[in-house]
Amino acid sequence: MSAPVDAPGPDVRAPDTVPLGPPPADPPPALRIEDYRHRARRRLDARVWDFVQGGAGSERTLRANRRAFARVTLRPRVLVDVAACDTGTELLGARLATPVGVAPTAYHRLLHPDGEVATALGAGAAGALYVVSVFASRTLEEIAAEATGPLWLQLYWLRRREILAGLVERAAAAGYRALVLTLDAPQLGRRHRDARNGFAIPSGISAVNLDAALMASAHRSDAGRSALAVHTAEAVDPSVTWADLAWLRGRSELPLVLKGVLTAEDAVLAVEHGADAIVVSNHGGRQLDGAPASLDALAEVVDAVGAAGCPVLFDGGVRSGTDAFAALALGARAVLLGRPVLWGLAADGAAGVAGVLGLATEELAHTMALTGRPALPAVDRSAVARGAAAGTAAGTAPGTGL
Ligand SMILES: Cc1cc2nc3c(=O)[nH]c(=O)nc-3n(C[C@H](O)[C@H](O)[C@H](O)COP(=O)(O)O)c2cc1C
Ligand SMILES: O=C(O)C(=O)c1ccccc1
Repeated sequence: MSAPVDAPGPDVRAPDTVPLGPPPADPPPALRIEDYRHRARRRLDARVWDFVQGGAGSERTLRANRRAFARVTLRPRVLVDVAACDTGTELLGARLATPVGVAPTAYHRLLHPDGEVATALGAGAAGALYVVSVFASRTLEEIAAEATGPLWLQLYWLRRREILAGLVERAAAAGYRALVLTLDAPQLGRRHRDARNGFAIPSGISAVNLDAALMASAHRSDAGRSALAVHTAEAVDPSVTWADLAWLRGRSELPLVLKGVLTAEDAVLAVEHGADAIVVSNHGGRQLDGAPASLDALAEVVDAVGAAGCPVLFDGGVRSGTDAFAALALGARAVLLGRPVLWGLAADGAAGVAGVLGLATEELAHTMALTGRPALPAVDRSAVARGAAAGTAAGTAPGTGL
């Protein structure tokens, strides 16, 4: 069919006057994980925002986590068949569509009324692993009943061992597939934002899997003091040592994952004490200020335990699929997202969580294609180089965000 003679020809107007079609839907689709951060910030109370975003002390380790990614450049290979890039992987017997999972974070009802149930639905939709915090604000059973993907349960070593033992039993009964013991928080980090805000957990929200009596201190707001620091000091036993791990191992058949390892020495001890996997993590810069960036500790840990066949997971500062790719190339078998999942949850509930995990996975698959590494085993150290900070490639400017 020929065009009518008076039909407009090719549009030669200046580019900024070319009609762009209908305006984007409101809100426009998120193009990057950062978009969820902006949306979350607009929706959240400033004290909750500070709780989520904050780090310990001068927040130097928090900043270091992001800066370490800026020093990584990617080494693309060409003329590789990348028609199909497979982000699938297997971890402790579970098949995962993506190596990007959900890090354990406390009190999701601070961010969305459905709390951890929404997180589980979002993770399941993305085919991702979800590590549920022992400080979850929905019960382990409620979360498991709605989940469509694999769940692991994160534990702190509670002073009340009978409560810890009960949680371990409940986790197995509800279908959780591994226990993750967090080792880097014998005390809570000194989080100045929370202290300044007198941050406390609002009365309608609680860590429902713990003894109710433990919540009294978490709800008590005092100027100049973080209620969470008081609450964790009451709940968590700071005297545990490697020798105690046998007690936990003896209570459960579930694989045991140790989270918060940053040195080769501790990684070797972890394997000697029967760890089934390790998470290299500095707790998102919320614990020891001055600890290395997680990414800078990763190769050391992988070198120490990789030969023993112990899978190493990673968290801290991952904000894109490119970051995930860098950590995988340095030897991580999976990466976990902490704050970004909370941004997604606050912005749009389960859909936001699925959106964040989906974006990271899409970007990862894209990076695999453009680096000529169509499957995860090919994402190895030859895929990265590390040197001086590569401009602002890792994103947010210091001090403005994460
Ligand atoms: C708000 C918040 C709560 C957290 N709660 C826990 C927790 O209950 N247990 C735990 O092991 N780690 C907890 N973490 C640490 C995360 O599991 C993870 O190590 C960290 O967030 C990863 O860094 P990222 O936020 O830069 O991705 C928490 C982190 C945040 C931001
Ligand atoms: O682990 C954390 O970082 C954290 O913020 C937290 C919150 C509540 C209870 C325990 C830890």
